[in-house]
Amino acid sequence: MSAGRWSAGVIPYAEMGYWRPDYEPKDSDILAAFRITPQQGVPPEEAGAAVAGESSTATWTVVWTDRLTSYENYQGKCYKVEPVPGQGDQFIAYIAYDLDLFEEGSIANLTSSIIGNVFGFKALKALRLEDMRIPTHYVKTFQGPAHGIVMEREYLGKFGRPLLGATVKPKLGLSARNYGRVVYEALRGGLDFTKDDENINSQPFMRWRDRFLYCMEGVNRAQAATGEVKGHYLNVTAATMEDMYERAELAKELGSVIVMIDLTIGYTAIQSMAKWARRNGVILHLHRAGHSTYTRQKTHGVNFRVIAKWMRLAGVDHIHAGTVVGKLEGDPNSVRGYYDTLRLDRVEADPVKGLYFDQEWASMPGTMPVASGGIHAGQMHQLLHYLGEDSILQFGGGTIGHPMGIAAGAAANRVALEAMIKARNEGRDYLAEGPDILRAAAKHSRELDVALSTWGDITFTYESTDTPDAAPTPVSV
Ligand SMILES: O=C(COP(=O)(O)O)[C@H](O)[C@H](O)COP(=O)(O)O
Ligand SMILES: [Mg+2]
Repeated sequence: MSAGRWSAGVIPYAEMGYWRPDYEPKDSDILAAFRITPQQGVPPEEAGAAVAGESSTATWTVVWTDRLTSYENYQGKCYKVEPVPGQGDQFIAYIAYDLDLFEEGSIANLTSSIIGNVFGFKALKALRLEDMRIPTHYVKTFQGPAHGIVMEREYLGKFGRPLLGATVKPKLGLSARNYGRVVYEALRGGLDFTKDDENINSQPFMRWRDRFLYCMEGVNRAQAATGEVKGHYLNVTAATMEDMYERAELAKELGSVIVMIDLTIGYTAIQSMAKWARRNGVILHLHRAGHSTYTRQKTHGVNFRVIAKWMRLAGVDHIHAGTVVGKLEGDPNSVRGYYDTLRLDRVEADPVKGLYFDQEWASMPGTMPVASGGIHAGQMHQLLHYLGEDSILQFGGGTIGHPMGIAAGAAANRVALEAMIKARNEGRDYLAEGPDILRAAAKHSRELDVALSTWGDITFTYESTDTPDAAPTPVSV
């Protein structure tokens, strides 16, 4: 037992005031739920207090300068620690932070506290940020999506169905002209969007300017052929902000409705691009390249639902958020939680979906979730059921790998989608009847028929790594 709060030396964080079981969070507090795995012998309350301390005002020893501040206001407060059922060494620590600790409208500032030094803390074996409650006081200091779901649909003139897209494949190596051909074929065949892959920037085999020119030629020709608005996500990701602005300016000049960035550019660059996108009337697509390095493991890192929240605040119009049925990680309950976080104005806490807090968005526009990665036309009923209408379904291999060609791959996806929307609008149980609905539509579409016989049986049935604690037994899809 120490001699008191102001004795020199090392005092447990809990005694320094970072463990406050009596504390009632204020409406304006930022709240965080951390999954903590303390080292042997460290009591969970002390571990929670240490996280609160290290992510707010504390250091490892008493500093007299604390007394020159209203430290009680600035201290992070761990107000609850709960054991994770069935996981002896894991606890959820709830921490409240006063709004004054954070700079308005800055994801960089927010994250330097919340996921700063604290993740390297020796007293913890592992630490994971599971969720955050961003108070409306703080939400209102961010721009939010440059346009949002409603405005995007109005710009594009496309309503009542998910949008369809495809990533150009192979990821790397095509020349600009061949690349532009893929864009044209996929768009004229029935897709709304094509996209650059995350790692296409400006390589020796295809410099960015050439790619932009040939892609926009493809977009313009497809618009003329179909009478629909079409887009290609031109990836403007580059080494510097100046390069990104230069690329985005050319995309706009060429008439592109959309540009793309990767999560790897960093939070500040993302916020800058979101401001550029709103100023210039260009939709902003975000690929979450790299996120799985820190979002996938259940005990350490940052849950993707938190990244989704930060990206809505930061101001992207689109974000990759999982497919449930595709080739990449995505538990159905968790994915539903991400989609709610991105689209709804009010999201209620729901342990089954992994949502720890109610979240009010105060009319901030929604971000369109993008489902991409190993999906095909034969899964259309599941995609519509799990992901809903305000989503973008992207079939890269599932368009470009079609045996009859790229335009046929696109047509198969469009026919499958239209058939499923029609069935839904007629009130049919399209999830249960999905395979029949697709087979019936394929009678009138050779493209869909061939797609179903090529990929109809392809599934990626693996157990998810990241599932909410309260979810019922994970379903295999
Ligand atoms: O290249 C692809 C998909 O290609 P394909 O459609 O051929 O599988 C995307 O980079 C992934 O979807 C990213 O994953 P996520 O969307 O989960 O972030
Ligand atoms: Mg990719």
